[in-house]
Amino acid sequence: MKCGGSTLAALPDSFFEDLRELQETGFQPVIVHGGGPAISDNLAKLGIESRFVNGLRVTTEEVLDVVEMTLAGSINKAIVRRIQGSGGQALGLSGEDGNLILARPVANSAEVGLVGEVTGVKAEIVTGILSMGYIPVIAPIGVDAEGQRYNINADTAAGAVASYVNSPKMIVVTDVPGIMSTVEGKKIVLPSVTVQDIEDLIESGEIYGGMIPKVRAAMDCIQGSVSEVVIVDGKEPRVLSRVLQGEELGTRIIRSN
Ligand SMILES: Nc1ncnc2c1ncn2[C@@H]1O[C@H](COP(=O)(O)OP(=O)(O)O)[C@@H](O)[C@H]1O
Ligand SMILES: CC(=O)N[C@@H](CCC(=O)OP(=O)(O)O)C(=O)O
Repeated sequence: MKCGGSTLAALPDSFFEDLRELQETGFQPVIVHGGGPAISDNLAKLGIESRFVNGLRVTTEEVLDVVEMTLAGSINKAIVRRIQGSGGQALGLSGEDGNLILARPVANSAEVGLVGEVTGVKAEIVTGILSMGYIPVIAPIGVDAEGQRYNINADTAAGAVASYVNSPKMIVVTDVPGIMSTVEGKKIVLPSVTVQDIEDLIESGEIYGGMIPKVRAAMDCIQGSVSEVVIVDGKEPRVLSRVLQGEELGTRIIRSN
């Protein structure tokens, strides 16, 4: 699952209790988290302005230091503590540890700097942690063969991890109840959308900003082992188990056929 920075602080204790119960009943959850708002706060404290190009943070070495200390440091550990606080077992790491997330510069690196796209994920590290009974909690930082680190959008990193570990499902936990659209003058949450619907919704401007990397990551990963991606609000009670039980909640992104 992907836990968005927009919602991390607002996740209720029941979210982590639900996660523990899932782990106890044999599910093997894997978390990739964001933390964009906290990174921007920490940069602002240092007098560094945040700039984004198409949703990607313009990342210099100086910015990357703050990205790493925020994501792999405080946010990663806060999630681990909350899981442990509810009686679950978690082990936090960044994509740099054990070369877990291998990356290369994105195509528009001239504009955005040290932003990476995923070239590989060492799935055996994830499955190894799961087999020890821990929930892996992964910060979206990648590394290349030369040891250069990259800032990776957390939705993109989560989609890649889901594909490489052959996960059947990805749950995207965010601060809205799903993909919203205006239908017959009313704003509603779309119960399910296909890849073609998504292209149309981006084209019409109904999907914008932070929702774009989510749906793009979803479209990439549902080509492989992941058969559906569900976007949900983390504040919804027992959201994870309800989605896994097949309840119609949030927006399901499904293959076209
Ligand atoms: N069609 C849409 N439906 C719902 N939210 C949307 C839509 N288009 C854009 N958004 C925006 O996407 C945001 C979620 O993305 P983001 O803030 O990056 O969250 P996260 O930190 O969870 O990744 C919502 O708060 C909303 O402002
Ligand atoms: C390249 C890039 O933009 N990386 C993101 C990584 C964190 C993230 O994606 O966090 P959310 O999921 O909370 O948005 C950033 O620096 O903000």
